[in-house]
Amino acid sequence: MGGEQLGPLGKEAPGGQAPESPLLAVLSHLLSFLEHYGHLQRLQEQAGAYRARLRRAESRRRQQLRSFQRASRQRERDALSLVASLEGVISEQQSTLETLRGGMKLPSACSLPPAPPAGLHQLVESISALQGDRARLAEEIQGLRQELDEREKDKQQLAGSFHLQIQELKHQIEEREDELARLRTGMGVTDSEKRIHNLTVENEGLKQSLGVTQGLLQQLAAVSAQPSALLAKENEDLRGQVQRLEASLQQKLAQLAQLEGQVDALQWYKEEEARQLDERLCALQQALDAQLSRAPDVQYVTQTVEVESPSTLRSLAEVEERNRVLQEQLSSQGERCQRLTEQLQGSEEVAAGLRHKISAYEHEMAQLREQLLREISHLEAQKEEAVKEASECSEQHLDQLRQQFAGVRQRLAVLQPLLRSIRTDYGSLRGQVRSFSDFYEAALKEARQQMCSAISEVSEANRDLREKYQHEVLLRRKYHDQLVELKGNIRVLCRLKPVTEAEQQASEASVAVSTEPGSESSVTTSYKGKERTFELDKVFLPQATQEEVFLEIEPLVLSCLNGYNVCIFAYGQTGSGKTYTMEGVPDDPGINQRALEVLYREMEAKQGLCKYAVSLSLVEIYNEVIRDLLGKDPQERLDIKLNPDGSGQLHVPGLTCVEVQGFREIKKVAREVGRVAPQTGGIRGGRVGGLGSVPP
Ligand SMILES: Nc1ncnc2c1ncn2[C@@H]1O[C@H](COP(=O)(O)OP(=O)(O)OP(=O)(O)O)[C@@H](O)[C@H]1O
Repeated sequence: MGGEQLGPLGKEAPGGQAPESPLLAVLSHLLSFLEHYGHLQRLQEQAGAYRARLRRAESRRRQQLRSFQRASRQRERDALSLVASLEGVISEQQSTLETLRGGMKLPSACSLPPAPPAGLHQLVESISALQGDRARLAEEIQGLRQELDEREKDKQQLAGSFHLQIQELKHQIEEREDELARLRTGMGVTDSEKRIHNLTVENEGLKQSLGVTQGLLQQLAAVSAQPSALLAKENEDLRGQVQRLEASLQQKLAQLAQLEGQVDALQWYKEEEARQLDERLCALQQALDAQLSRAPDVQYVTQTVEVESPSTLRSLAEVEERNRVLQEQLSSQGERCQRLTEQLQGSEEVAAGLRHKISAYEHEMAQLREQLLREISHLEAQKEEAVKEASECSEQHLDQLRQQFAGVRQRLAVLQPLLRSIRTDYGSLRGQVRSFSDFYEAALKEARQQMCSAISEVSEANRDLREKYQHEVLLRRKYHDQLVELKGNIRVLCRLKPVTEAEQQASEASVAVSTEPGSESSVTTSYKGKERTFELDKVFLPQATQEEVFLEIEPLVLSCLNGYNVCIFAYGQTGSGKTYTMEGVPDDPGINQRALEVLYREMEAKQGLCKYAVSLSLVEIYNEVIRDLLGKDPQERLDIKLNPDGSGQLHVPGLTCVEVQGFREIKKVAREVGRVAPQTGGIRGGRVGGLGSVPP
């Protein structure tokens, strides 16, 4: 493809346009992918709607087939009931004829078949009409099957078009993959590789969408194949039923034809019998008329015979007897004729009822036929609608695929300038990478040199700082010594306890201690009217806080870390506030707690410079007796002696001394001892320190 100006399909690409930026190209690819995705979602929705429509059409078709089956079963039942009613009528006629035959004493040779009713021909005609309806139904079913076949063909055509579109998409994807492969082989591992990666991801997305489309197509094929198989099976069942019905109808028709022949023969015999009966009746009537016409002669003869001969009288009696028998026969024949007439009227009524039934059946059949026609027209309308929708759907899909194709072509046209810009970028980047290694090595060398010089400068500055610090430490120690010398090794501070409300309300209460305003170091006592003024290092007024008291002695506490021995203790009468000042209360701690807190804070701050060890001893001095509160036997009495090291310091032989690691451990030990405020205590820092309170 190189520097060609031809697009992917051989058409001229927009070579005159400026190359689009890679970011815009990637964005356009992303947008096109989103379009593809939306299109696929729409396709899936359409497929879902199409499946639902197919299911609805299938259920409607099943309902129609079930109604067809019901109607055909009803017709079969009607035909069977008609045949049964015909057989009943025929049997009735047969019994009637038998009765007639018995009454007339016909010879056995003259036995007649059962006589059919008068509307038999109409029944046969209606059955033949039923047969014609069945034939029409079979034709309709055939037509429906043809429609189904046509629809299946349409579906197959649609599936074929889908396959073609998928093949086209595959072809496009393969082309793009080839192009990507060419891009990969022509470029190295730079930002352009990322773009290629994006294009690959897009191609993967297109492949996935293709897979989804194929799955959709397979689902459509499965959905379309399933109902057609079911319909074919139901059609086969219906065909079998129709064939069975036709066979039974043929049998019934044959039976009817046979019955018709029998009815014709019976009719002929009946007419013949009626004719013979009429002839006999006429002959008997004539004989009777002849006898009646000869009566005067007989009377005359009788009268004459009465006169002339008894033999004549006997013959006359015989004749009269014969005449009476003939008259009885005549009356019985008349009665029989009457009964026959009544039976004939009954048969006509039955025939009228049957005719009525047949007309009702015909009416019902006409309704069924109309219903069938309506259903067929409805089915045709549905079929046309479905075909129209399918064609519209396929056209829309075709349009969308065309649009996609156009989009892909446009993107391919856009990709050409993008590829050229990527190539130029790649060339420039390659040059930059080649020059970068030299530049990097030079910069690294320079940075190393700068770092070495900076480190040497810093170490030099550090050395100066250390020297200055040592100098400062020495100065501080010197100044502290001077301060201690100036202030004195022993400092006496006085804290005035505030007067409580109860003490104020007491009648004998009076102010025993007072201070002079403006003076922080003098206090005046008044006892029995005699006043004495004392000069001290510092006097704390009653409103002085714990913090103010501690701030005054904080430098002394911290001097312990510089190697000085420090001892702080409180002195005063009972209830004067020694414990309050030294230990304090939980919300407002005293000197002990604050001193330990400040000492540990300072030790942590100097952790890198100095190493400190803190040990703890707890001693009670009460009534001139010294007890070791950390010892195994607290009741053991200890002594205070001079230290044998020659330093002139005092020490308590056998006193327990434990090393503690922190402020919490000190608190814990104090809690175990069971003394919240030890009467006497010692904290040993770098040298020796002590904090405590001593009653007078
Ligand atoms: N500066 C102060 N401000 C407020 N209350 C104080 C002050 N000093 C002492 N008290 C209160 O006075 C009471 C007695 O104080 P404390 O127990 O410290 O006296 P003490 O000298 O230790 O007595 P003892 O020698 O009998 O042990 C306590 O209730 C304490 O809270």
